[in-house]
Amino acid sequence: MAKEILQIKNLDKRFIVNKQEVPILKGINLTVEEGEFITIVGHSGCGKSTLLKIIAGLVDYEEGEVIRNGKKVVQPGTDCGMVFQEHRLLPWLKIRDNVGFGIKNLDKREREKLIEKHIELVGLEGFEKAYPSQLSGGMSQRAAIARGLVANPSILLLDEPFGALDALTRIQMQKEILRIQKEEKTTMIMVTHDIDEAIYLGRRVIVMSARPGEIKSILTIESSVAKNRGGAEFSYYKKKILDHFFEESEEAIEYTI
Ligand SMILES: Nc1ncnc2c1ncn2[C@@H]1O[C@H](COP(=O)(O)OP(=O)(O)OP(=O)(O)O)[C@@H](O)[C@H]1O
Repeated sequence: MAKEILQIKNLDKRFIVNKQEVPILKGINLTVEEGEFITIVGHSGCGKSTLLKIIAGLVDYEEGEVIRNGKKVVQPGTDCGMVFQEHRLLPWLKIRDNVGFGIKNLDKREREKLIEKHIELVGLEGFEKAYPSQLSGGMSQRAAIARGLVANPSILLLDEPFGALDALTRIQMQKEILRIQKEEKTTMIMVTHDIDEAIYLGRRVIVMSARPGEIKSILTIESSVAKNRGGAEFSYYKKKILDHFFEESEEAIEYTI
């Protein structure tokens, strides 16, 4: 059995808004094995980003336990990288310096080797000296992925990383992230609003309920099913996820796939 890289046990998260406690996440239990690709879908505001931030150690939590690489998460660490919907590259730094931003403490030669390796990994060779404003949206996200992976984290968290890209670039980036994951063997956990993307990438898809976010269902997707976006089995999982979403609506919603 593969190593358990992440364990979330009975996690509850509340935020204080206008002096009132608002429950955001409730009773989250999840175990992730090394090398898995997990996708998370759910209604807007159900706490998906908050869950990723808790895993990253960027946000604390009230109850339960989050264990990453055998240690209770209390702060961010180099074993966990993160990529956001906006690339968050520093506009005054060249791409190579943006990619290497998190490994400044390394010896210069080692740092340069890692930067070069990761620029190559995401297919940005030739753009090392470009500034973020000179890159397209897809290229900027490639740079953000390289930055997220440069310290060789065992987990990469991706918060809607392709949400701002056009449909074609998005599909291309989905293929790329699968290739990168295969090459690097990094455990990846991605939040997405795109159900096709969730099924295509995630070998397990976590479906969350509306706020307070609870895990409603976990679907295991065979890679043969995921590859065939036009296939009947792909549509079956898509319908299953949509049914989970809409069973919470008061009004019946009709849809076709
Ligand atoms: N720092 C904060 N203080 C107070 N409330 C917050 C804070 N961060 C998030 N929230 C609230 O927590 C809830 C969940 O936010 P979160 O961003 O995790 O949702 P989400 O599922 O990722 O949403 P979306 O899909 O729209 O991006 C929202 O109601 C949001 O307003």
